[in-house]
Amino acid sequence: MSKSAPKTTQMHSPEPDDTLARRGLMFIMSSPSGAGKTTISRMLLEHDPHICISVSCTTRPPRPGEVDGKDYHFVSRAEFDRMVENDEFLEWAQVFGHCYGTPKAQVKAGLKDGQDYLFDIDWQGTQQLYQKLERDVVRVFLLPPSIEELRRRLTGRGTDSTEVIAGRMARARSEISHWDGYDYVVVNDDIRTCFEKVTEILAAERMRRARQTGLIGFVRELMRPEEGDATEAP
Ligand SMILES: Nc1ncnc2c1ncn2[C@@H]1O[C@H](COP(=O)(O)OP(=O)(O)OP(=O)(O)O)[C@@H](O)[C@H]1O
Ligand SMILES: Nc1nc2c(ncn2[C@@H]2O[C@H](COP(=O)(O)O)[C@@H](O)[C@H]2O)c(=O)[nH]1
Repeated sequence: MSKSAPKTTQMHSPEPDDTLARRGLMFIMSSPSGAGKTTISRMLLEHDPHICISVSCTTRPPRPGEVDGKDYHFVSRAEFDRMVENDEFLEWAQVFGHCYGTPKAQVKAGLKDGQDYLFDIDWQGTQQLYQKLERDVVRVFLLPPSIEELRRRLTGRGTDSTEVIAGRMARARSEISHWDGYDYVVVNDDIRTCFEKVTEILAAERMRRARQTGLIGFVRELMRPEEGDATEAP
């Protein structure tokens, strides 16, 4: 991702408990454009070696500094349509006049091996992933502290034309109206506080009983009677 993130050297890393086998999760972050999901995503990836980003395909042109294959796979409309036809996306949607989609390859196999994936996608994609893979999905929505601050962030980012910013601001309220389709909602006011809240959500979700696939064997072993133990009365 090319957008700059504030320095975060003092922050703790959200370490998962590696002692037991665990199914991976799909950690989705959505927000109105400019609220800060790319920034928070970047911080998570920097601090947590156990999560990797799902790189989307898009027909939107690259912004200055964006790298093909890292920020997005930049594809033509014809190539995108071909991928849709070949059922190569887990989800896809039109956002701000361009197509965006999550490639299927990699994600499903990785989840079984305990790999966590981060998704920076909009509410339409979130709904599609939730319908397909409900038990693996964790949905987080970021809100800006105010509409004025949202405008300041979009302008301050310096990556989009005045027209593009106006279009994204015009869509902001309708994007925000989907806040109640998410499991967690975090206001991104102070970046450090927001990052800490997001890492706490990730840590808690990793500990869900259903995701800890190694628990059954572990608990069975804990409960195995030792030689000479009295049998417990029913
Ligand atoms: N808490 C914050 N305080 C101040 N500035 C912030 C904060 N969070 C993000 N920013 C800045 O706001 C701008 C927009 O952030 P970012 O690009 O992460 O938003 P986004 O939600 O990913 O937008 P898009 O959907 O358009 O990709 C960036 O310049 C970023 O550095
Ligand atoms: N449904 C999907 N939405 C996506 C995907 N990749 C990104 N996005 C969302 O698009 C907007 C605009 O992104 P930008 O990089 O052009 O600012 C933003 O809300 C992203 O979250 C995707 O694969 N599927």
